[in-house]
Amino acid sequence: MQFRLSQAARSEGYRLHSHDRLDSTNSEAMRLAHGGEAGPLWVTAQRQEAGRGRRGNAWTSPDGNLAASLLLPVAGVAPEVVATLGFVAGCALVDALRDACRSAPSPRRQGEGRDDLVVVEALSPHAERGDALAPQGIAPSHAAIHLKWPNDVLADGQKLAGILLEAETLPGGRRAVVVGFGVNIAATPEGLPYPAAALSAFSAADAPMLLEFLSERFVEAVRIWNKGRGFSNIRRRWLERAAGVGAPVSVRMAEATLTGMFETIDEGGRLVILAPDGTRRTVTAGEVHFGSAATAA
Ligand SMILES: O=C(O)CCCC[C@@H]1SC[C@@H]2NC(=O)N[C@@H]21
Repeated sequence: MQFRLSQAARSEGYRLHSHDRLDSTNSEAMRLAHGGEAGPLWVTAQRQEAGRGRRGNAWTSPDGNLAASLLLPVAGVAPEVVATLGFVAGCALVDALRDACRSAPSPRRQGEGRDDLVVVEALSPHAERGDALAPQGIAPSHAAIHLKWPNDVLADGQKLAGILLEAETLPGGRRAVVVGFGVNIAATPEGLPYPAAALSAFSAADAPMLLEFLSERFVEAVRIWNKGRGFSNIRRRWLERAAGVGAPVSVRMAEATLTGMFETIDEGGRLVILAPDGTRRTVTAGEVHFGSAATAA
């Protein structure tokens, strides 16, 4: 598989290391940082043998799926601001996945679409480039791709992709930040405890094509973020792409489960829940379930 970065990424100085196999692209990017690499550098692996997910879970990438990590320079950015890069990554990934659905629609899905539904993006008052959201009453002709707090990506409500943000302080005091992207493209791993989707059901795009879109969309999103100074714009974009805003959620935290209405995310990226008694609660870490009988992804 021949990976390449978008022209926009290359001209911003992003580089790419492609591997046939690695333990974990996040681990490799962090090893390079320890060896003095500053980034921005993408690391991909066709086969990842010890991929890691959030909350200490393993992440399995069957052949043909995307495993890619980005080592970013973050000198002068406070750790709590660096943490908001997860929302930058989420916006970029959703936009790249929507690009893939739009520019390489799946032959299966194309046949299913009704002619009057194909122009959904042009009709939608909410539409911007790559937006798969349809106006009320009109079904999209391809998957509805949305974010789930903090930074999972869902296709038609099933987990399509995950993001793992890791930061370390290196000897000498420099901070290294790695953003890892795992996308089910060719297949979903077996035996997952949640419903999962693969991009191949919605798009003919392969992993190299998706990386090219992602590297371009990341450059765009990180420019808006502007070392955290533009987080309010990222927050707005994230909310436009999010699933379940204004709807019932329950959030499983370490000690308790909180239920209420998913109101928004705040200026730190925390989940804001309106509880049934009218009080607002903010959540920094937890597992979100939509509705009353939803399954967590
Ligand atoms: O749990 C999640 O949802 C996050 C999954 C992140 C997986 C990706 S695959 C590429 C990168 N390397 C890793 O070891 N993990 C991330």
